[in-house]
Amino acid sequence: MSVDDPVVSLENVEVHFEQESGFNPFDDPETVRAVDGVDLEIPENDVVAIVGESGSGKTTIGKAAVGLQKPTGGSVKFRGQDIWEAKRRFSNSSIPYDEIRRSLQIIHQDPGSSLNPHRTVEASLAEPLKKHQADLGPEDREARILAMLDRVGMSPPHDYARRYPHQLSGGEKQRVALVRALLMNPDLILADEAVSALDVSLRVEVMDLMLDLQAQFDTSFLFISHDLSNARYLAEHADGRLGVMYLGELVELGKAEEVLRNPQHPYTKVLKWATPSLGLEEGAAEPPVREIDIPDPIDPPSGCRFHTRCPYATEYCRESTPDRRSVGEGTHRASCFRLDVGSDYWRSDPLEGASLEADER
Ligand SMILES: Nc1ncnc2c1ncn2[C@@H]1O[C@H](COP(=O)(O)OP(=O)(O)OP(=O)(O)O)[C@@H](O)[C@H]1O
Repeated sequence: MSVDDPVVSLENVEVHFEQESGFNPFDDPETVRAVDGVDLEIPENDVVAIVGESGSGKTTIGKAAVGLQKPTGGSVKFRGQDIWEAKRRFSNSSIPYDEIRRSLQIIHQDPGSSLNPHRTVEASLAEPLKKHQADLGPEDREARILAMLDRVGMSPPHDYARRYPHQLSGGEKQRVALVRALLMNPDLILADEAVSALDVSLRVEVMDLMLDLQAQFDTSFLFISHDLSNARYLAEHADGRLGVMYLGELVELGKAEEVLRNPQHPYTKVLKWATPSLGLEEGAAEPPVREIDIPDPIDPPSGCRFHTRCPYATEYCRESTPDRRSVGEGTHRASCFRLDVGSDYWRSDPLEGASLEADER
């Protein structure tokens, strides 16, 4: 472990699930390729927002990043220590697993589900503190809880501390979930669709609170959303990165502002087209795809997984898998043959309905 190690690094991470294939229990199980070949580093004080359609593997990659989902391939490290080796209590583990668990926190889409309906807010918040900061006395514990409730705008904190979950609004429950995560003094918080269930008017408020807390506590955030406008709001305000998932792969990643201004993966262009509220430019009337339907992650397309829908796909895209390539000088990367002027892609025949011409449809 070194101070320069990223908080979390994912290397070639793969998560495949076996599921029963149908009505016949004797059939071989099918493999859902939820995540394939994902590389991602999250340094300290960093914000990454991941977007993608439902089923693209966002939740799975988020859970893998915070050690809640074991990868079936590749590695997930916390400050250089393999999380799953630490969990198996390898004698040479440089960071104890409990320390890793404390450092990687999660806030869910439905904050109510993580609060015990029979316990007051204070009792729910005291529980993890007792476990991870056993040296704190009851008075210090209470003082810390009240100060943090106040910090997230739940004022007067004594009043909120005594309430039960059913006495809180959705936004207040999400604030309690944030407090619970922050009380652990985490290095990374996974916020999985954390604002999706809130009223539109409340979303910006809760995202502003996250941004404020992120800056104050220097906590890194991995924010997951199916909604590009929310992901953009959070990532751009934090000067963070935006990642785009498609059928289990991270197809584009870079500074949010740069990815949206100059998207390179044709799928990122589709997401941008589908989110007119971004107000980035006049969109075309038709979506920039040949096929609307998303293929099944049980049997993803060969080669580039987007080739069945891509308006620029050629035979080569059907056969070969593109590597992630740099776009310009910065950290912006995308997986598309079109970024390589020397690629055989350019000499290959377009698939039916596709064209090599970049006619920004
Ligand atoms: N425990 C599991 N067992 C079997 N399949 C799973 C499991 N968890 C996820 N999957 C499958 O893996 C794929 C990716 O799921 P995941 O929840 O990561 O996607 P997502 O992008 O977060 O979607 P959503 O926004 O709908 O939650 C889906 O096809 C899903 O059905």
